[in-house]
Amino acid sequence: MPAPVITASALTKTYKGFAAVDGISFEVAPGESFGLLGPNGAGKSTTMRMVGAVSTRTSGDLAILGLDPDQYGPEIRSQLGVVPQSDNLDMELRVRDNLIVYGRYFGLPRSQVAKRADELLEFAQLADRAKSKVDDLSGGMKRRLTIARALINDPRILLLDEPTTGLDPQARHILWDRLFRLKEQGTTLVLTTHYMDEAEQLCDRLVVVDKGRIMAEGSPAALIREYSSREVLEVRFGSARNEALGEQLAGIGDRVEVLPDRVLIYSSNGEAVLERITELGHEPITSLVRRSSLEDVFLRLTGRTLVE
Ligand SMILES: Nc1ncnc2c1ncn2[C@@H]1O[C@H](COP(=O)(O)OP(=O)(O)OP(=O)(O)O)[C@@H](O)[C@H]1O
Repeated sequence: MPAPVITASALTKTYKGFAAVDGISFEVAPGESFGLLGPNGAGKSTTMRMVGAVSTRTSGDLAILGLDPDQYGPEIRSQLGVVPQSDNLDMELRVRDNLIVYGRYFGLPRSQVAKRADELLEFAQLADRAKSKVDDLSGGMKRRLTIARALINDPRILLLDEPTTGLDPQARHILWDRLFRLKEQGTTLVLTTHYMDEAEQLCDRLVVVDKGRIMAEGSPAALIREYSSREVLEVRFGSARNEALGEQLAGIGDRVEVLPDRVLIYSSNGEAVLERITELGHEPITSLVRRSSLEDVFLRLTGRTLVE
């Protein structure tokens, strides 16, 4: 087994006595795509800032590329690429110049930076926008430029905090495709997200975090197997009836979850459960059978949905 590139052990960060990150432990292997999945306020960004060696921990142990960030911050930061939650591109500069200036900041020689900037513009599908003003780019393009910029120093680990928040579906898919490519090239990715589809698509392994703690860990498929049934039937009986009917249906399937707007029934066969409900004389307004997802894992572990 190659040595992990990140090791966190009982990692904690408190703000005036409030534990934003509350004793979490995890390891990331080289080349792995590792995720922190959790709702807003779970402590994901706080964890990322500690891993990025820009925020100190309150207690616990942390090693990035074998180094303690408390002692080796600059050495660690020079080997990381960081994509923060909101783009912090230089609006005054044109697209290509954003990469050039950043590369120079890392101390790369001028000719090398120019070559690398052009490669990265190709990679980010922004070559034809090299001379555009950053302000004129769409949200998805800005994100891709931020990722390109984070790659200028050829980092050993790329940290991405909520990489597709605020983007439309098409822009998200373009961005995921770029991240897949990085994954295929062996870049270690560490990302936070509150989107279960993003975690399922991109992460080899992830931790589910809530209120500063790790609730579960595994590959998306293994987590779904462990914490959910194969299928979910989603039915809506109307907001006034969901709760009462949810209670009546409690014994049906493997498990029933009542949400304000719908009832979820977990089983190995959603269609069969739907037939049974109809036989019992309950006609839902809408019904949908789908495979279990990480959203269901989160609901099972916390009693809440990921995006509220
Ligand atoms: N500098 C700070 N001072 C006080 N409290 C903070 C500070 N930074 C974060 N917190 C609190 O710590 C908790 C975790 O915040 P964090 O930003 O890490 O969550 P998150 O999972 O990344 O969510 P989001 O996606 O909304 O950023 C929140 O309750 C937040 O209010």
